[in-house]
Amino acid sequence: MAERAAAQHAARVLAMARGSSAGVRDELDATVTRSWSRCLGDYGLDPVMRRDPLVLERAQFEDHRERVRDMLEIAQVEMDNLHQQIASSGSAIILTDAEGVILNCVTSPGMSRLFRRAGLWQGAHWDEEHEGTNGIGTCVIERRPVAIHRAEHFLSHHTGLSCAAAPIFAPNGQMLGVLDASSVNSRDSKQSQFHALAMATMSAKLIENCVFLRQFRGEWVLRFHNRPEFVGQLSEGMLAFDGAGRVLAANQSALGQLGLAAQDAATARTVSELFDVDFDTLLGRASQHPNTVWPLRGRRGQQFFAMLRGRELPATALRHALLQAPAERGSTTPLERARMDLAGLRGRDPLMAHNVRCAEKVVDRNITLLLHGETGTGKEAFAKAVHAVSKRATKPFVAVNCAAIPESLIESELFGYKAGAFTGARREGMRGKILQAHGGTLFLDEIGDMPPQLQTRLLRVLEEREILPLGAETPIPVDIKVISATHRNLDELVASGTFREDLYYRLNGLVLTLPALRERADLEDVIQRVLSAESEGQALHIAPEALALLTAYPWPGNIRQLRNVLRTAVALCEDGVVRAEDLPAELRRGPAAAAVRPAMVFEPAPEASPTPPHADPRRCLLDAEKSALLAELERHRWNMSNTARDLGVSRNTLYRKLHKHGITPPTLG
Ligand SMILES: Nc1ncnc2c1ncn2[C@@H]1O[C@H](COP(=O)(O)OP(=O)(O)OP(=O)(O)O)[C@@H](O)[C@H]1O
Repeated sequence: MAERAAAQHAARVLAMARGSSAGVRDELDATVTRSWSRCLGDYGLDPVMRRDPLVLERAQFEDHRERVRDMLEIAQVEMDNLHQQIASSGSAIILTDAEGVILNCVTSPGMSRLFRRAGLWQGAHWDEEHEGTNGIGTCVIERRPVAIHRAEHFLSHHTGLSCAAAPIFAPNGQMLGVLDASSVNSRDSKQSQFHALAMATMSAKLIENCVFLRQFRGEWVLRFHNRPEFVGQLSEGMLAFDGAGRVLAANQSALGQLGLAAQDAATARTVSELFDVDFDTLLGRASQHPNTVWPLRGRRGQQFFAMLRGRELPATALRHALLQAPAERGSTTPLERARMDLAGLRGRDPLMAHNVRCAEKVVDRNITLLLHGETGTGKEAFAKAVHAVSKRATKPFVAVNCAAIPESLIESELFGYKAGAFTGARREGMRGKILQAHGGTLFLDEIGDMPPQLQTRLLRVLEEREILPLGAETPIPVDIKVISATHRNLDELVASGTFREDLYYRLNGLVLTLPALRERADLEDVIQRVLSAESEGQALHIAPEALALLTAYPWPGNIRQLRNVLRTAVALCEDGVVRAEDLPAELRRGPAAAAVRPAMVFEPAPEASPTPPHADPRRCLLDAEKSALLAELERHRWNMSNTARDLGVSRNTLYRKLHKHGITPPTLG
């Protein structure tokens, strides 16, 4: 069946190439026919050929990442956002460099294996020459957004893929990389890809603008547009100047608006050659009207509106939002760090209080900790806080995300290798993460994604307290505390044979579940805490209608998503007040769903308010009920009679509710 489809696909490709079937050519767009011709003529590919995916060795992969480190860091937040926006379509969000090497990949829980199997994973090379027509490789050649849908792929075995890819350019006009949204076995029409393409293009532009601002953070940057409301938005023009007012770089929009053909045309010009002001006047205006958009005329009489970003980097929220947009991991601000100790994480949520109490009890004991929780609930932050209060605090905390490292690289990443262990290995060998964590804490995130053969090796390290790097003959003793985390159900993985039972028992010394943000009894406190961390000491307030939207939203991305939303809101807000219009449309569309977060909801209200976006109303009600129950139980120190009395229900009803939510009284409380 599959062979027949592959043969039909090949016949179609060849018909197009021979020009014998005008029909085939007509139904494809020119981007695809050009690419197919390249595949046949330039690369000598055969549509039915099957080759192993080309995956870079660890050291090469690191080299590729290092070359575009800024873009990678900036893109992480945007990739998470984009993924949340189109996650329902089962897409992966992929970032490659300009050679088509996948450097980062964000997928939904449970989807990663599917994408790995399709070869869409970190370290894989998706240039046209190797993989034929595909979103990434074809975008690299075309240097513009492209959507390649199913049978438009050249190689038959890629015809289940659907890709929407947009290029990211450096300030000097060179291509930096490609942002791609891909799905596997999508049954949707090509039309549906246009939505993904539009989103990927916008995100790529945003990343591009952030890269520009970061690269020229020590210079003046004029941000302008012919409509005032577009200054600070995706389509704004950006010009970087040195201290003498000479243009250092211009983005595509600036070139277009100023009518300059190429990047070269803008460089080495001065402010006064482009606008009807000299540089000093421009600086004067900027200092008189800081953070304000003022009118400006181009040399050819065009009307613009502009804002100047200063050279010295003030610790403004905008800088934080646009310039720093850092990779989440290890990027806490000083203010945040101060609040990220265990006491700070506890907040006023009963489940978190329980978690912190339990964690404190095992902190310096030889007990492994397993953290459950949805993505972004703060598992890594919790693990860091546990490390920080432990006797190991002065030793390293090393985090490894097992889902983010290609399967082929996890082994060397974790266990390290001896010099010359394999082709492509670094000459001096590599100390793996386990050895780097010696004396300290090893945080294994997404442990459920650890490949089976490595589970065995990890188990041996934990049991024998020694490690054998690849290519080494003598084991090295190692002393680590292991904290692992997952959002997957490890019981199910064990039952299905995907996860080793003995390793599971080794890791789950103490199991804690971090509550989803929407379940937290102290949601408002968390919002205020994240706001103050994001506003870096500025006194900001949240208007009541904005607070209502923030508390009603179901936060699928939890605290990480909240941080991103508030970071942008802080950058956009005026007069020190975050208002509803500073929040993303997705939140604003949501009604003030007060009915889903009452102090106490015991039966689903039939006439509940309209649903927040993406929320299953029944789930929200159940979550609210669970969180309220936990709050009351904690308040009454788990005394059932007192809790039932205060809630006005019988003890039997209370027990029924506990059973329904799987709540069991703490054994370590
Ligand atoms: N209690 C808190 N207060 C403020 N910010 C927090 C808190 N907990 C976590 N964060 C922030 O939320 C973001 C997500 O946290 P973290 O990376 O620890 O989540 P995670 O559960 O490990 O996510 P993932 O499962 O995706 O790896 C980080 O930016 C972190 O700094």
